[in-house]
Amino acid sequence: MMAESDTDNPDVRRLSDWSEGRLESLAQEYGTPLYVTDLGRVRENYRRFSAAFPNADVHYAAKANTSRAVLRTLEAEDSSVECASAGEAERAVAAGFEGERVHYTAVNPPAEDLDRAVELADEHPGLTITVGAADTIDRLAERGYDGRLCLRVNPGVGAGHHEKVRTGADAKFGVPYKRAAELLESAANDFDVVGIHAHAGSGISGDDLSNHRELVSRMGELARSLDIPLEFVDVGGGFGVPYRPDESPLDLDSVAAATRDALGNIDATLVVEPGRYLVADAGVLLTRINTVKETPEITVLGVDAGMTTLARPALYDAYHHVRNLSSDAPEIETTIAGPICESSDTFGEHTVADPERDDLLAIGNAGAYGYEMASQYNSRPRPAVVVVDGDRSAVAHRRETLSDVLATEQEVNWR
Ligand SMILES: Cc1ncc(COP(=O)(O)O)c(C=O)c1O
Ligand SMILES: N[C@@H](CCCC[NH3+])C(=O)O
Repeated sequence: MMAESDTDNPDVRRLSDWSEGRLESLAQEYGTPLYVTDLGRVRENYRRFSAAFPNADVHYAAKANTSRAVLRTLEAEDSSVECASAGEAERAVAAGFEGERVHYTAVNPPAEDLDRAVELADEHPGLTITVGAADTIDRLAERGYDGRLCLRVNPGVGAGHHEKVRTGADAKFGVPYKRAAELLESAANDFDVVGIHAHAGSGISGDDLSNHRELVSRMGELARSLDIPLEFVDVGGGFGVPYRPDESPLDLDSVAAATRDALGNIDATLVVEPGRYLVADAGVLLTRINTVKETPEITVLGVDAGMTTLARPALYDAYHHVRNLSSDAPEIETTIAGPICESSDTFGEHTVADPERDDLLAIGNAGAYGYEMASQYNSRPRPAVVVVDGDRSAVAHRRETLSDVLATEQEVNWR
């Protein structure tokens, strides 16, 4: 392990905390581009997080990373799981989560998705369905569902690292705060109403906590105003992690204390839904340089990963730290670009140690919303994912081939 300034801070794992030799040999063995997920780090993150929220239930937001190995790791830690689709809920039960620990929270669920969620609730007693619209309540009743129901509320305050991930004040998500009490009380006639839910957005930093506090306080107020007893009040996830080397990790204890203070006294269990916090720094993306091009403006590094491998920089201008594992020579200014025919296919500008063709680069904090958001655009097969735990390593997702890309294509025989 290499040293870095705050390498002894357990709240953060920097790119330089990964063993270079280990990453080199994984790239040799499995090829690139390659996602590496350290299950031991997922475990550490979960333990630290749940210790900071001792009386709360932690529901892992599976959308951040649905690899079965990750889900199994968190299941074994006693986490519950928040699932954005029936597919995620299927993955959760396949990984061993019992119904009581599965929360289905799909937004505007398509008919087949809702059908499957209702079946899953039947097959796995205790599963909770969260709805964010009166229509979804009606659609559940039409399907004969009368089980555990949670209402997603639009708290009117959002937070997060980019406008595209601030859900809390976006009308798409949840029922308007002012309509929530009335809807809950009428739903209680036909369903087992167990909770209320809200989520501010994703990637909330220490400077951005006031909206999270406001959301929590509104949810506390709503819970106290209801005549129906609630099992839980879910205040969502969104806990950010440092992506830049000079950023500090969240002070979880003060976030937890602020959350409890803002919630006030309620006769229900607090639920928190971290996704990114548990998995982001447990993952790196390995990619090889195939082109080093000097231009009058800057040195361009062409690599074998692109926006189809890791979409966050193209989608949100997100920064991911990059390190050349093949060189310790002095650093130069570069721009790193993938193989996709789009100007947005870039990982941005980075200082990289004397880059040469075939050097191996590691891209940090790739464990959350990395492989999950990969695509096959430009007919590029998705990369492989390898999980490590101590000395062990195994393929969690094999590398796709062109046959996988073509697998759904049908001949259209029009003349
Ligand atoms: C309902 C819900 N809960 C939890 C999360 C987890 O967010 P994060 O990965 O930022 O913790 C999300 C995603 O933003 C979400 O939509
Ligand atoms: N995909 C986003 C997070 C959105 C979370 C889902 N509501 C990101 O990579 O930052």
